[in-house]
Amino acid sequence: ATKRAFPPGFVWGTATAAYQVEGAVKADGRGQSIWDAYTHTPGKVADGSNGDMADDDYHRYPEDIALMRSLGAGGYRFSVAWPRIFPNGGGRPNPKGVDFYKRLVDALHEAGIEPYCTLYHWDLPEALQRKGGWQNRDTAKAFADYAGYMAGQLDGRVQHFMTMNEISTFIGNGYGGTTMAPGLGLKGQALAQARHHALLGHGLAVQAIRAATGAKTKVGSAEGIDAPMPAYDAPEHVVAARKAALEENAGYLTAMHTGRYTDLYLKTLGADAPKFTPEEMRIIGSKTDFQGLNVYTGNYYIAADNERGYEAVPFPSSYPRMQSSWIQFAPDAMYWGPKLMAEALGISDIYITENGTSSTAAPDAEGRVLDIDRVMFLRQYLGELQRGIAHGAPVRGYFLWSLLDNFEWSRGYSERFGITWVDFATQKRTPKLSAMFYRDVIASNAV
Ligand SMILES: O=C(O)[C@H](O)[C@@H](O)[C@H](O)[C@H](O)CO
Repeated sequence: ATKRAFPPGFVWGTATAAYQVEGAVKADGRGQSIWDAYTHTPGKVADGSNGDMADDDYHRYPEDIALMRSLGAGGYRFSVAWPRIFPNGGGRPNPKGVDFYKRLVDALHEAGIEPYCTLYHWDLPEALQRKGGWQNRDTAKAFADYAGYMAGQLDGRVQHFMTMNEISTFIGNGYGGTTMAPGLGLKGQALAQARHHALLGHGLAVQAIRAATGAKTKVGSAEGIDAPMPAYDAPEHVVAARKAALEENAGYLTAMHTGRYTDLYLKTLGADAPKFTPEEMRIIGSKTDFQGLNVYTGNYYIAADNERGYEAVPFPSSYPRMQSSWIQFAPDAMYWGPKLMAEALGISDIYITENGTSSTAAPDAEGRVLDIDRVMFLRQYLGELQRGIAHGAPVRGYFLWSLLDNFEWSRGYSERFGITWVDFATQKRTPKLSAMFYRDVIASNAV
């Protein structure tokens, strides 16, 4: 079949995060993070595991860069562990921690791979959590100080910085729930205020990164979305899905790209609304150069005669899902997600900063991992992404989650998202069938 081409210069990459792959949690002066504390609390992680060793990428990054090179990848999204740079969240920086990331990005450049750096992927220094973490407005300032310092240290080596990864997830599940660190299960105004402080941290960090780096630096964030999709392509349902794009993300992307909370968001929260000032909203709305979107699935919407003008269509239990039950199989998400978010929020540059799936495929008698469910998933989602871009979605690149099987948060090692099988006993890496598929996509810049 004829392949569908992506634009020239489209960035193909893979993504990881520090706590999920680095290991070496006590090496070279690293401080404790909330995830170290959380995973060492019995009963928090499905298989009782933690990220103490993970993929030992802290030592094996040269080997992992060789894997990226064999894919022909042009980009790599990684995160910096705040507790490696400021073990207690602030004060005197830890030079050994800074040096690790300088070595990593220099090795990437040597391999012809462009580094894309996330400054916060959930591993808050535990010392700051003891002072309230994101419930404490001071944490927003501490984050900006760390982000500005680290961006300055990597200036000239890294051109794309993302302030934070998925505020919606670390606030929603970590502060509003108990399935992620710190697992507080907050409700009402306390939760809304913590969310507001995280947004403020993002905005202050955008300004701090700009102040610490050169004019060529691009600043954004990587946010998770349940992509808004019309149940089917009828004008009234497309309008409904576009409204959902705005309102369903009112506590996150919409505020970050408009500098205000929507009336409906504040009305829905009522007395539980966050306390905020016009100045804080201006900071939250600080202009960024690109928006990273983490897209795995979405929600279908139909037009409705209610205040919102839309209603979500619930997924019947028979709706197809991947191994991780939260991933409803919805390739449409890659067509409608970037398109409607760009239209609703006036975003002109998007990167898919995460997309992929878990799979139970394991080595067969010959040691091969024939993860055909992941290959099918990627082919369908990339096909819809290509169609969306052909119809005008401003997407500049794609980062597959993940290069390696790794520590999947409270699922531990029970859900593998890698295109590379990792034997966690020996740390041996084995490219899966999906790695061969992805290598061909990259080589032909088409799917
Ligand atoms: O999007 C997220 O939740 C995180 O950014 C990743 O760290 C996850 O590991 C991945 O998405 C698979 O769940």
